[in-house]
Formats: sequence, structure tokens, C-alpha cells
Amino acid sequence: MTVAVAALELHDISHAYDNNLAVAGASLHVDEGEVVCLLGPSGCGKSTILRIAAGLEPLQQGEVRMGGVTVAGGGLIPVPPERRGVGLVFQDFALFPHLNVAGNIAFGLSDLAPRERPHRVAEVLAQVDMSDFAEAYPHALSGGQQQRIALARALAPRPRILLLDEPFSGLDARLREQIREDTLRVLKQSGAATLMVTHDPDEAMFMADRIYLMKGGRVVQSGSPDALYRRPVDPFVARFFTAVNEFAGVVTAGRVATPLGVLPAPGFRDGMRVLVLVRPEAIHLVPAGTGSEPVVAGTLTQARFLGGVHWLEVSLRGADGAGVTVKVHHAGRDVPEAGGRVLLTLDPRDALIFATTSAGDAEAARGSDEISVLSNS
Ligand SMILES: Nc1ncnc2c1ncn2[C@@H]1O[C@H](COP(=O)(O)OP(=O)(O)OP(=O)(O)O)[C@@H](O)[C@H]1O
Repeated sequence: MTVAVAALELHDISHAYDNNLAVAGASLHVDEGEVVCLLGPSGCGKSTILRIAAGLEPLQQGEVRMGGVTVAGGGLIPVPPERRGVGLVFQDFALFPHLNVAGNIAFGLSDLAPRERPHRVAEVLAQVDMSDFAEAYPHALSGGQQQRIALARALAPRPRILLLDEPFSGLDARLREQIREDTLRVLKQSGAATLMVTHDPDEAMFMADRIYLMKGGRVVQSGSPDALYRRPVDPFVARFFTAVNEFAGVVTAGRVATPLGVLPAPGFRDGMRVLVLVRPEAIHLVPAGTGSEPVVAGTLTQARFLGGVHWLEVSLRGADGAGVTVKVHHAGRDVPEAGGRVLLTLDPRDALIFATTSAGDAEAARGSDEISVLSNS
């Protein structure tokens, strides 16, 4: 049996700036044809990892392998950035202002015979749908067009690995969506292994086959977007993707009482303090007199129409009798008037339950008087 070798592998990377640890023992891999996102809040070490992979930041600890070959670490002299066969796209696109589009793209093609370069330039320009702009200069291009050219320049030498650092963050929201779609198509066509840094969970969910979610220099969880969203390993991961409703409780007879009903808490011992997280879209509005599932009654206090969904706030009575507000995303057409009575239901499988391990979690739960609700009814 042949074991596939990862196109890019970073093993046990640690990195400090002036004694401040920016990356602490992070490992990851990207396979050929895969798009992998490094996701996390600002300052968690994402860009440092990308720069180490590119060779732009000297490796301090760990090892970088490309196609199974060590390019940094292992006591070897590191392979310089220009010999790593890596394409780079940065947030500011970094196009050469004095070269036109064709010149920018041809710049990285020094390994190609001069007479073959124009053909390759034309090929990648067609790939990013910019064939008419070969003679244009960067200053005359829009942000979206510059992003396409930066991608074309990175792809032109047919790198086996592409490293993208927040490549869409300079673009406005609507353009970003379009450019994301186009970029994903081009990346998949290229077959390169792509590692992309972003702090935007929606962007990571859209682009990535797999996500590495980082916090404080460490990888907290890795897996498919679906796995991180539906099976987060801790409250930090759960909260990173959406606002969540949070309830603190104590497990009694294998169950935990919440304002949305008493939920099974499998795997938690009686007496354990837990934090129950419920995403706004997991709570559904139920028309009165229908369905057999347990419902709780509340008062709709706020309703906002967001296009795809209604954003609702519903006031409920908590397990201890105190009032709580939950947030609900309701995808149905009909929304009662604010001030009206609503019935809510929650599939217990959509509740994310965690042992309360830190004072921070307990505080967050105690301090939380808001719950989001999003319904598909
Ligand atoms: N050249 C540098 N000198 C000193 N400290 C640095 C340097 N580069 C990064 N840092 C620090 O290292 C930590 C990690 O930075 P890094 O840029 O890798 O994080 P990031 O997750 O990419 O953040 P962002 O999304 O804001 O770019 C931060 O605390 C940052 O301030």
C-alpha cells in the first residue's frame, strides 16, 4: 500500500518574537488539490505559520516538509523561499507598479523558455477571466481585478503549493463573495495544495476542505467545516462560528434543565456543572396547536428582517424562574408581531454541551442573558 505524502507538512512549529511566543507547537498538513484554511482571531499566529512555510520567517523550532522533503528544520540548511516552488498571494496583492499585468505575471516565469512565457501568461489570464487586461498597469485596476492578477501571478509557474494570506480582506463585501467563488474554482482547477489564512469563519467555511482553528498560537481543532461547526471540541470553537445562546446548568439524572426545556446530557456525571450552547438557527418557531415535540412559550420582544432569515429575540422564563432572552434565526415567511406569544422548540441533538472547566466559561454563562433563535419552519 502506498502512503500519500502531504504536499505541505508543518510539524511541531514554535516561534517567538522577542521572547513572546506567537506559535506554540502547531502541526498541520495540506494534501495535493486540497484547500485548507488557518482560521483564528487576530494575533493567534496564522500569518507567522504561513510565513514560516514560505521561508519568509526563519524557522526556530519544528520542521517544514514539501512533498515529503524537508525544506526547513531537521538540522539542514533551509531551502530559500524562491526554491520552494510556492506561490504567494498577500492581502495587499503586492503587484509591481512599474510592470503591466503581463509583466507582473511573467516575472515569476524565469524557469520557462522566453518564447513560452507569453503563452503561459495568456493561459493564466484566461483562467482568472482577465484576458483583456494584459497591457494594463496595476494602478488602473480595481481591487477585485488586482486580486485576480495576484492570483494569476502566483499560479503562473504552476506551483505545487499556494499560500494565501487574507487574500480577500481588501475587497468590499459583495465583491469578496464573487471573487471567493472564482478563486475557489481556479484553485481547484490548478490542483495545487492551498493553505489560506483568514480570520473570517464564513470565508473559511466557504473555501476550505479542512480548517485548522487556532487560538493563542495553538491549533484548537482541525477538521471539515461541518465537523467544527457541528462537533466543536470546546465553547471557543462553538462561539467562533456564530453567536450562541448560552445556559449554565447542573446535570441531574443524566439531564440538564435549560430555558428551552430539559435536555439529555449523555456522558456527563450527575452533579457536573455544564454549559449548554445553542445556535440561533437550532431553535424553531412552532405554530400553536401543531407538532408533538416539547415546546416552550415566550414573548417575541424584537424582530428584524435580514433577507434570508428573521432575527428574533424571545423572552423566556429560565429554569430557575428568572427571565432570559434568546436569539432565534427564523427562516420562515411569517413572523408574529413584536409583543406576541411564540412557541419554541429545540431538537436536543442541536444542543452543544460542555463541562464547565474554567471560571471564564462559568462567568460567560452567568453573564449571558441573551439567547439567539433561528427557525426553519
Ligand atoms: N515581526 C514581528 N515582530 C514582533 N511581533 C510580531 C511580529 N509579527 C507578528 N508578531 C506578533 O506575533 C503574534 C502573532 O502574529 P501573526 O501575525 O502571526 O498573527 P495572525 O493570527 O496572523 O494575526 P492577524 O490576523 O492580525 O494578522 C501577534 O501577537 C503579533 O503581534
